[in-house]
Amino acid sequence: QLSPTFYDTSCPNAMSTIKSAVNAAVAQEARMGASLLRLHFHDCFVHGCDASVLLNDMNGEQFTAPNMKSLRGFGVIDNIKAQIEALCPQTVSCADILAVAARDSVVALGGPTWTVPLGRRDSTMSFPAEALTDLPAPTSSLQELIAAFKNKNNLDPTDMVALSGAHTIGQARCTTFRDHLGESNINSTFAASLRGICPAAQSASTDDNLAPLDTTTPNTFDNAYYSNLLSQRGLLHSDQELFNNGSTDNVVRNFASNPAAFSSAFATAMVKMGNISPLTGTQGQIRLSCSKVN
Ligand code: HEM
Ligand SMILES: [Ca+2]
Ligand SMILES: [Ca+2]
Repeated sequence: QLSPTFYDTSCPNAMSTIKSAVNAAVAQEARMGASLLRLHFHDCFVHGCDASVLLNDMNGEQFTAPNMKSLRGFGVIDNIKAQIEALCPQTVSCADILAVAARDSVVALGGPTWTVPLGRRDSTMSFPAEALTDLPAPTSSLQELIAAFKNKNNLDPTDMVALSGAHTIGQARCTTFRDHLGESNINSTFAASLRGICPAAQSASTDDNLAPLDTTTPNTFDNAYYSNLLSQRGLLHSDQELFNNGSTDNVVRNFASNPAAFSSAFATAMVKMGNISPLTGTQGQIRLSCSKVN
């Protein structure tokens, strides 16, 4: 059972330490806010919110296809952990630092805030096989996206569409959206401009080229992602699946026209995602360094 006041007596300055460090990192590079938010998602969807994603084992999660050359922000988390260890030795888990840093990142980029339940503990293992099976892919169909989220703490289709709104910030590599540029449900002007940085032919020189997930406001946490979907400007195949004559079209329309509805649904769904199978009590450990087990 997680609680928002978990560190109030054991480490009263933990929350402010995380917030200052996240604000500094985002001020230096806005995209870091996106990267930190994604780290929490890729943690929670793989064996729960247990900081398993932070272990830099040679054959661990970080080296699986969805994460390799893709996840970033580990240095920021390591730095926060070092500061907090100096204040309160072996008290605050890496899993909780990730959850709070994700929230503070959203706030730093202009998005909603919410109260983060705390008391997660850290895994002693990485789970690479689950990263391959449990993280949704950019090639996923709507049905697959709905199933992948339902499988995690029963996140429902509205939660799934709200959480996908995280793609209002951050960047994606050409390899993740190249095939979508040739599909029929993408705005042709938008596709043509993306072909400039991501030509149809697979090539080592263009595979890692970046495009913003939200073509309108890439560094602001707003609801523009949904308006983009209405005009067929979703970057990933999986983004446009949310508005492609299917069962979630009306949720997208609602979030596009009602920013408060999106903010509230996103905050609710982030708390739900943060509750996926946490280790509590005496399970797991409080790591001394987030990148390795004690
Ligand atoms: C719905 C299923 C989802 C799929 C298929 C998906 C897929 C992807 C892909 C392929 C990328 C680009 C990775 C790269 O090119 O290296 C990406 C980036 C990103 N994703 Fe998702 N994602 C999903 C849901 C989410 C959720 C639930 C969140 C957070 C709540 C999230 C947050 C982000 C962020 C912030 C970025 C940009 C990261 C950066 O710029 O460093 N995504 N996602
Ligand atoms: Ca995990
Ligand atoms: Ca945006």
